[in-house]
Amino acid sequence: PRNTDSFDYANYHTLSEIYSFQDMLVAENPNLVSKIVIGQSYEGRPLNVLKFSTGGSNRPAIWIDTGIHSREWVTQASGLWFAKKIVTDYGKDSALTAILNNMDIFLEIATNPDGYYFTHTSNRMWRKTRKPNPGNSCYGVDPNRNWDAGFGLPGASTNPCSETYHGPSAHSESEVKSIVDFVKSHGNIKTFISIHSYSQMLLYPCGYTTTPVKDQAELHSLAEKAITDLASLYGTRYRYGSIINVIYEASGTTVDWTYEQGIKYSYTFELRDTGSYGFLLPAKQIIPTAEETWLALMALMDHTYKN
Ligand SMILES: O=C(NO)N[C@@H](Cc1ccccc1)C(=O)O
Ligand SMILES: [Zn+2]
Repeated sequence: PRNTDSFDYANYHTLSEIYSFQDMLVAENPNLVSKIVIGQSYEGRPLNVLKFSTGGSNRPAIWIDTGIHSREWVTQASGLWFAKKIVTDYGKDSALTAILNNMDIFLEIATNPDGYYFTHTSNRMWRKTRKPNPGNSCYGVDPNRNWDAGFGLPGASTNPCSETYHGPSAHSESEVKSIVDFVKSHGNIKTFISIHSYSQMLLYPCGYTTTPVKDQAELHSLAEKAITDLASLYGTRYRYGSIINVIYEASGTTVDWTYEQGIKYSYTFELRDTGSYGFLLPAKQIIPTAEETWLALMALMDHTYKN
């Protein structure tokens, strides 16, 4: 595609197409979008983050990541659509314009590029990173079990061959450590949203304990508002609540770590569907999924901006 207007948002794309989209979007919107490389993957690919900013310095910020689990293709596809939506709506939609006049948005679309490349070339169902495990024939660590929050507790596996292997130590994966370092160096992130598929859920901490977080009441009511807005478009129904209550026990997860860093509005989405297609969601559902999810994201971002 010659530009981000002719880009085909209704189809799944290769890693190189995602990278070229990012560069096109920056080139087309130099006063709004820039690209930050926060590190590199195990296999040496750049970890690209799109920064949407209208000025200031180190403004309060919102982080969104997609594709940390490489097989969850509708999430990276939605991330591409979100990126275009932001540049399209700025200056037109009053809520988004107010948010961007006061806050920055960071969007990491290919958060596990090695895994994503592998799903295109070798194994469509690959989930983890692609780092070899010494002394073991099985590759990869689950990047949603590698964070230093309840690391190694029940809800992750010690077996390198497991899909939920937590890795040799917290933050052992460069794809995770790069985000950790970015969050710590930025120091002003107010909202952290990590997007997965599938199950149709909006989840908040914690995953490794049933003890409610101190902000549980606010996170719960905001989640309810977000999924209500989401359902208003196509009637898609989401469940919501804490990770351990709604889905299952999981330790070392992204949003447990971000919440414990003091980022109050820490959420994980599980996008469409509920199992009919699962990770193999048909491409024609990409845009409807992205559109409805955007309504929930706007609810979360608007609340952040106003609080
Ligand atoms: O991978 C998937 N689907 O995305 N399931 C998630 C469920 C989840 C999400 C967020 C926090 C903890 C657990 C997983 O990592 O097991
Ligand atoms: Zn996932």
